[in-house]
Amino acid sequence: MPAPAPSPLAVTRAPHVARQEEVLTDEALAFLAALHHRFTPRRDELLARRAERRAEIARTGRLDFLPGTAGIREDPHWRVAPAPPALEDRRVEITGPADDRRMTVNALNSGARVWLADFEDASSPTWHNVINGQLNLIDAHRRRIDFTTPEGRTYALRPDAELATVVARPRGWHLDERHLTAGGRAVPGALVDFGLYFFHNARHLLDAGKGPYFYLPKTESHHEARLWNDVFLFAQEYAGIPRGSIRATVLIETITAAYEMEEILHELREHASGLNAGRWDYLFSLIKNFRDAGEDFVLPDRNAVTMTAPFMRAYTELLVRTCHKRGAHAIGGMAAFIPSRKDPEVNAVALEKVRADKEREAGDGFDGSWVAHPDLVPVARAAFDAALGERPHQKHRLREDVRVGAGDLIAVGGLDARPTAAGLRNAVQVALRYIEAWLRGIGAVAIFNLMEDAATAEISRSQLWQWVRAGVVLDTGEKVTDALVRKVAAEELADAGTGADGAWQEAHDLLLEVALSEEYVDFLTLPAYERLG
Ligand SMILES: CC(=O)SCCNC(=O)CCNC(=O)[C@H](O)C(C)(C)COP(=O)(O)OP(=O)(O)OC[C@H]1O[C@@H](n2cnc3c(N)ncnc32)[C@H](O)[C@@H]1OP(=O)(O)O
Ligand SMILES: O=CC(=O)O
Ligand SMILES: [Mg+2]
Repeated sequence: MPAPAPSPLAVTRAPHVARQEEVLTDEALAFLAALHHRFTPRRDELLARRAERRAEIARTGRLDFLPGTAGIREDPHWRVAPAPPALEDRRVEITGPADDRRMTVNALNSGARVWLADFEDASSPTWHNVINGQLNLIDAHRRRIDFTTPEGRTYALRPDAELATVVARPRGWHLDERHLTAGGRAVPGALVDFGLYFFHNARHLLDAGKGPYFYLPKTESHHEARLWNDVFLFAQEYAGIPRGSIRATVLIETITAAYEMEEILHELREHASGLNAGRWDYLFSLIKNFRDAGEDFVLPDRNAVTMTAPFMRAYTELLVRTCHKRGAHAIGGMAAFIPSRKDPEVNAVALEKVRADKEREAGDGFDGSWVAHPDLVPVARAAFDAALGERPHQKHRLREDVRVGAGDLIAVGGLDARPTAAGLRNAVQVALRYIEAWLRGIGAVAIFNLMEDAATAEISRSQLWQWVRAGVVLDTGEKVTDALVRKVAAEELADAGTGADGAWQEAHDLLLEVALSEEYVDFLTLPAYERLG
């Protein structure tokens, strides 16, 4: 029997965005419909599987490497495909929301080797941002993005300098794009972001000697990596471009994925170009999965959990070892310190903290790392230049000395710090301010000189949830209760001052919903998306 034709996609209750017709062509929508038709049912099954696995963790309180895939881990022979020239040297990668036209130009000009063009943690997925992100990328690849602001400031791609290679990061599998539907069902945001970027740019990029490159976020298992691989195979065939043209770097940013790094690379081996240590979502995932596993799993204040904590070190070192064993790049994560062009003291602290972070990563064998701001590019580059020298990476460092057992990744107890009253207030402040910005369509913000995005906000609200449930006693002797969180949130709402209008009230209400609900909410962005204009 011939396969049923996919239902056409409808643009549903979407505010008109200038030039959206250039993105939502009939051909592009037909491609998205085909992706949706083939892959959304599997996406749904995999989301259900996540819930089952989490229930298992709640029941057993543990995680382990998978017995059924030991053969993949023990087979010394397989490798991922060699990196394409544009992804051979990734010593500095800058990240930022794809929807901001100024940042697009600044990131491409920044001197970083890669720009992670973000539809994920740094993006609030308003329809406006979804479309403008795609338009910016289409325009940037065709070098027609230059513009002058109404104030007379010109943004132009450097004519003779090498621009950063674009690696686009679609939304995670959990989020839908409600403005694109088929038969009344929303299309997964991941397929929309991937599909539109691929459709409009893949061939153009290949003609220019590059390719459609992606970062894959919030993957929880190798089954999810297999889904992506099948999406890639389908997309390449649909577009008539060679297998393996797509390259994907997978963020190892969930605790479950940390136990499946080899399997994830194996699933994607034709398309894989690396793994990234996404530390913020990783911490979020750790808290989420072990939220009710007892006192040993209660983390102290977010700022007290650093990358040198033994369980974080186990995670990053295992990542380097795994990548290099399989010929993949190991890319480091984001230090949250943001430099300031106005405050020299803040700037000096940020540069120093980031320098230490990048030197540690380079010393551990990472091949490159992320920065959140153009002023941090030279800092990260210096750290990796020192480790890499003339080489484009350091994959020769196999790190066979690294030994990480299943228990090491979740040995979170024993940190020499405990939750504090200041930490609780900080969690409320950060989550409140971030949610307020997100609801206005801003997905990354500097708060108290730190970069905050969806991943870091998830940590803040999850810690509140966990501390209340665990009845944590703070350094002040005060017990964390529902009432205490409400009191601090009310104070912080009042402190938003003139801003304490409807938007702040909405952010406050949503914060309490995700921090105090009886049932833990899987992602803050799910209820937030319901409220997004
Ligand atoms: C957990 C994770 O997933 S981490 C990855 C996701 N997070 C991110 O990508 C965050 C990226 N960073 C940012 O969005 C920004 O740096 C922020 C929001 C934290 C701070 O931004 P700002 O307050 O605008 O910083 P600041 O005022 O110092 O910016 C100075 C200039 O640098 C530019 N700039 C700042 N960050 C970036 C960036 N990441 N990419 C490109 N340009 C940037 C600004 O556009 C500005 O340019 P202009 O002078 O032409 O206007
Ligand atoms: O996406 C990166 C992270 O740290 O989360
Ligand atoms: Mg993340």
